[in-house]
Amino acid sequence: MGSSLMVSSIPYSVSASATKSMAVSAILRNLSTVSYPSFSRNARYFGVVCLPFRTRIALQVRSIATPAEAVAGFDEMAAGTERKYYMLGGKGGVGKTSCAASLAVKFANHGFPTIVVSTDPAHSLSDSFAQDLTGGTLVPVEGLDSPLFALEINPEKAREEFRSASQKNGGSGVKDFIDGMGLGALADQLGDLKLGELLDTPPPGLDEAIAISKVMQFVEAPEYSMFKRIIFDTAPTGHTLRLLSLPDFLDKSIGKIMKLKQKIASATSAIKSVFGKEEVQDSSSDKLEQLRERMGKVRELFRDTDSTEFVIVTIPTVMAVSESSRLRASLRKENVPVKRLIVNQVLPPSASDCKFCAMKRKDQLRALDMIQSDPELMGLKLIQAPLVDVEIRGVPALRFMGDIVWQ
Ligand SMILES: Nc1ncnc2c1ncn2[C@@H]1O[C@H](COP(=O)(O)OP(=O)(O)OP(=O)(O)O)[C@@H](O)[C@H]1O
Repeated sequence: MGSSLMVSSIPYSVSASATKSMAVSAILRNLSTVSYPSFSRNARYFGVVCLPFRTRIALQVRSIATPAEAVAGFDEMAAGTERKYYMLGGKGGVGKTSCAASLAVKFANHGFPTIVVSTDPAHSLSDSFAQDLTGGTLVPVEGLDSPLFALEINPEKAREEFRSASQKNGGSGVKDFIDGMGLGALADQLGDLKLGELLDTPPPGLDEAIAISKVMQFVEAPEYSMFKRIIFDTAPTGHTLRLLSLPDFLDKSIGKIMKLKQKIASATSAIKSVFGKEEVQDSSSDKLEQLRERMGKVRELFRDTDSTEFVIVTIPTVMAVSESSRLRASLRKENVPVKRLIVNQVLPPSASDCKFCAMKRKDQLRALDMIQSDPELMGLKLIQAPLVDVEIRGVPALRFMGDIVWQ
């Protein structure tokens, strides 16, 4: 049974001070029946914030109830059986992975076969699920009844392979590498044009190209059609923006390559002998068209309001909120749909005399106010998630977090 069911039985109108202890003890009574082994032990403490974990959760549930009621919540995300994509992004360290993983667990628990993909070069999905998910292939997440698979794309390794391939073998090595990424048609074109020889250092955006090629596999491959919810735990903001603009970039590049190819048509036989290929021109032109189409699909996917949503994750600090505002502006420019803003690690009001907590909370409230008046962020559905006093790690903890965040 999920904790959200129980906490929702507490009246939201409980006033801040007088009835606080009543409300809290009522919530604690309810929460005490939840069996999350790592959370239901004795009250735990977070540094100088001397509030028991459950008390702080309970207070936060009350404080987030009003905005959550005003917005379409998890029900909307879980509506329909057609495939939906969720990308979670934001500044480094704000809790993107925790939120993405908790959403994946929640979807899986609601019966949706789900994949969670990390496109962050510094992966933390394995840490979050407390399971080794490395290797660059789909790995089943343990501890769930419904299928949940995770995939950590390893762009660092791929970049190294790219570099050594291009150094060792010239254009053909690069071609093989790109071929292995599922970008065969582009590889043909690069091979034909010997552009690979020019690329002795990896081009900017290669990480994102690898991520994109995986997206393309999901979009097209029949073996992935059973997966109805695909969640991307994206890299911090800068990478994400490059990822989003890459399909456009490649589309333009392919256009240029095609034009160039027509110009060098007379040299085709020489290129054929270099690569040992027959009918390079005809088949590769078809393939190039296919690739162009796929890129178009990826571009549309990112902008499709029916199937895709980018969720911005932030924390209540001025710096993080400012970055989130810029991210939202960039996403708007790219026409990527954004509806929700998660403000993670929010401190509840402190019931103790802790000066540090009071100052920190005041600071956070200032940042929360900033969101309300920020033209880019004010229209988004605001979800506040509490700072908890244990690390969010493993499926039970992620389920717990998911029940708080994704209501
Ligand atoms: N609400 C929370 N309460 C307490 N700890 C949290 C909370 N959210 C996240 N954390 C912790 O903060 C750390 C960073 O979280 P996470 O890895 O999810 O962030 P991230 O944005 O994905 O980071 P990165 O940009 O480095 O990938 C983790 O140790 C996680 O357990």
